Amino acid sequence: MNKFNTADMLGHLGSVIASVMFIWAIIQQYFPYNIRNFIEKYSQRFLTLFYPYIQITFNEFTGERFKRSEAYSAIETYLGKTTSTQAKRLKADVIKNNTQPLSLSMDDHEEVADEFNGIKVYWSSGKNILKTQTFSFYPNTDEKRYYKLTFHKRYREIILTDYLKHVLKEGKEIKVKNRLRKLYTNNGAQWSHVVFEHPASFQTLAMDPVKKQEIIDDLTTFSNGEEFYNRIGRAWKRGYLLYGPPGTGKSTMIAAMANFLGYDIYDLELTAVKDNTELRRLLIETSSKSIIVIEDIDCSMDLTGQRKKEVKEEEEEVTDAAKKGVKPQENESKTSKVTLSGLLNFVDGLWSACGGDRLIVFTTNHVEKLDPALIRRGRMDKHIELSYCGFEAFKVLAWNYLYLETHELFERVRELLEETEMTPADVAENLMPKTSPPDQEGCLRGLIGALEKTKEEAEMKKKVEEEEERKKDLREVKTGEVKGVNPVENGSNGSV
Ligand SMILES: Nc1ncnc2c1ncn2[C@@H]1O[C@H](COP(=O)(O)OP(=O)(O)OP(=O)(O)O)[C@@H](O)[C@H]1O
Ligand SMILES: [Mg+2]
Repeated sequence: MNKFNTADMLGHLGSVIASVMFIWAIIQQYFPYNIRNFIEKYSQRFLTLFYPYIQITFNEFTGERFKRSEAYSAIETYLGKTTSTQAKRLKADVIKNNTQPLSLSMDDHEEVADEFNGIKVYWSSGKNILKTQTFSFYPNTDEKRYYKLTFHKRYREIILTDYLKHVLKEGKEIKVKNRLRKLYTNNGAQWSHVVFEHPASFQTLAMDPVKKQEIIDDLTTFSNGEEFYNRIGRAWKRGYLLYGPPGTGKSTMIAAMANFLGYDIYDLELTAVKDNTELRRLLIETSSKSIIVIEDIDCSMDLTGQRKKEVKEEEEEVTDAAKKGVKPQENESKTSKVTLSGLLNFVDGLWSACGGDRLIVFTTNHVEKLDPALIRRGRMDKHIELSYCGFEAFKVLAWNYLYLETHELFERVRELLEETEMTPADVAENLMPKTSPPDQEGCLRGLIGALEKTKEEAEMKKKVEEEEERKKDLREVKTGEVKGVNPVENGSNGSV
């Protein structure tokens, strides 16, 4: 994109305007009103013949005095990249972001060019200084900044629709990516937040690369899917269920998802929510472009078959206690009264679609304990199993921790990982360098030792379990004989 040079054009325009103004002065002096009006109207039309460009101004403040125009700030962000390569005078501001430390924008009276589908357009920045100087706590608002877009009138249609839509959309997206993201947690019915600065990324996440790419593609499709979701008449949200043993990277994956999409995280502590109404209120308060997380959903009361039983037992205990005359407060259940149906409403109730895209992520160590209604497709659209460390996942960790792409000991690690189960968290712990620079071989040998030990322990455990099983069978057969039951009829071969 070339820098736009308007000097020549302005020179010609200047002389045309000067001549017109001179003639206009004579007309005003000597011609009656009707004729003046007629000449004014047609001279304007005549002038536009010489000036084939259209200009649109986007003011920084429109309507409400202290509210910055959304379009202005989206344009500012959109032009950031072009500005940094084209403009000679820039304004910089610090943004606390891992990926980009500074936000750059055009200084006043700068000009840059942009291209859209082969059409060239020109953006300039400027400011109007108000003449009336009154005392104000906001002195900056006396300077009214604006961006001006100039383009040829033959492109009017496409610029006014497609190009402006593209600028605003892209600007908003970059803004979301660059903003300081937040991690919210609920204290009862109130959200409080801290700055979210987890360094996890999909690049550093150890898992099968094919599965990882599938998740990245799914997230990308979701986050770009506003029009699609509108067209098919579905709320713009998606549910993820992450399940697997402790230390396999479920929480790490949520952080990587948030960093990848540039979303905020709402970490919902379900047991601190009093009831369904409170839960609904919390959801309504979440902003768009966010991930709502409920960790260890199986540990949240009243959601699984198991838990329901416990609650029933608790209720029975309370009734017993009442019979015995014990005060109710002493036995009062401290658990949350959020119910499964409350949670289902939370996930796919009508109001969960209010205002923009949201990801809902549940994590659990025991997927089999969850109520099928909670995790059926449509509610939890994607079920992702995070499991024990495979060789591909190990390779990611070896690179993260030891900068190792390959090594002669890798083959032994591969064999052991196929024969034994170790979580990525444990593999990572064994690969953690103890010296600087890291003793790569030493760390690998350490890991191999740990894997061999785990394998041995697993084999021992299996043997003990088999022995127990055998003893149990033996006991059952003996009891059967004592009771006079025919062992053959009882399913045993009777050889003992
Ligand atoms: N797949 C992985 N890739 C990279 N690091 C991992 C992975 N899994 C675990 N880790 C490391 O192990 C630590 C624990 O992982 P994480 O908290 O994500 O596990 P989790 O599955 O959420 O466990 P839990 O079920 O106990 O909550 C993390 O700090 C991370 O460094
Ligand atoms: Mg976790």
